[in-house]
Amino acid sequence: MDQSKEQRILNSVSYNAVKGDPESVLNCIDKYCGQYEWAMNVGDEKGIILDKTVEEADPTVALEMGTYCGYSAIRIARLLKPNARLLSIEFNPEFIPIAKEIIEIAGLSEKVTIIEGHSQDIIPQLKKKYEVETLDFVFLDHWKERYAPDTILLEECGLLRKGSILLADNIVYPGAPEFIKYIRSNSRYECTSYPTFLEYMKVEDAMEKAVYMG
Ligand SMILES: CNc1ncnc2c1ncn2[C@@H]1O[C@H](/C=C/CNC(=O)c2cc(-c3ccc(F)cc3)cc(O)c2O)[C@@H](O)[C@H]1O
Ligand SMILES: [Mg+2]
Repeated sequence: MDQSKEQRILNSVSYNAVKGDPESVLNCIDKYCGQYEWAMNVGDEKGIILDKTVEEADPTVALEMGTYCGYSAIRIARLLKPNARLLSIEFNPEFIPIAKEIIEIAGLSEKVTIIEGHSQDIIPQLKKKYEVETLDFVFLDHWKERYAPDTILLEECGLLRKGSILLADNIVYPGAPEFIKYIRSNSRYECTSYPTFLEYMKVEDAMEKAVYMG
C-alpha cells in the first residue's frame, strides 16, 4: 500500500525540518506543498493573516477545527504565551498521528491537544471534559458547511465571551456562504473580510474575522 500525500508531507518534514524549530517546519511544508503536492494547509500567505489575528487575540485558550496535518496548529501554537493552549479537533484517524508527529517535530506538543472526533460532538464537551471556560480565539478550517452550525453551537454552549475572536478560512474558495450570511447579519458579531489568495495558488480567497460582542 503506497503512502498517502499526508504521509509524504510528514516524511519531508522529518527529513528536512530542524527539530524544535516551528518556522522550519512551516517552511518545509510550504515548500513541499508549493512545489510537489498541493495540500489544504492554510499556507504562508493566509498564514500571515492568521498570525496577526492570533497576536491580536493573544489567547489563553484557542480552538481550531480541522487539524489536518497540523500546519495551522503550529502557526497558532508558536505564538501562544506560556501556559496558553490550543485545542484542535480532527475526525479523520489517518491524519491524527501525522499531525501529532509534525507538531512534535516543531516542539509544540506541550501546547497543542488534538481531540479526535466530530466538532459537533466535541464542542458540547469542551467545558466539562476539557476544562474550558470560554474560548479567546477560534480558527475555522474544517468542512465549510459546518462553519455556521458550529459557530451557533459554540454560542449555545456558552463558549464565547465578549471579545472572543473567530477567524474563518476559505470564505471565497471553496466558500462558506451560509456562514457569511449568518455572521454578517448577526449584530452580535463585528465582521472584517481579508481578501487574499488560496494556499499555493493564484486563485482568490478570503478570510473572515468575527469578533463576538456578547
Ligand atoms: C464537521 N466536523 C469536523 N470535525 C472534525 N474534523 C473535521 C470536521 N470536518 C472536517 N474535518 C477535518 O478537517 C479537515 C478538512 C478541512 C476541509 N477543508 C477544505 O475542504 C479546504 C479545501 C480547499 C480547496 C481549495 C481548492 C480546491 F481546488 C480544493 C480544495 C482549501 C482549503 O483551505 C480547505 O480548508 C480534514 O482534516 C478533515 O478530516
Ligand atoms: Mg482552509
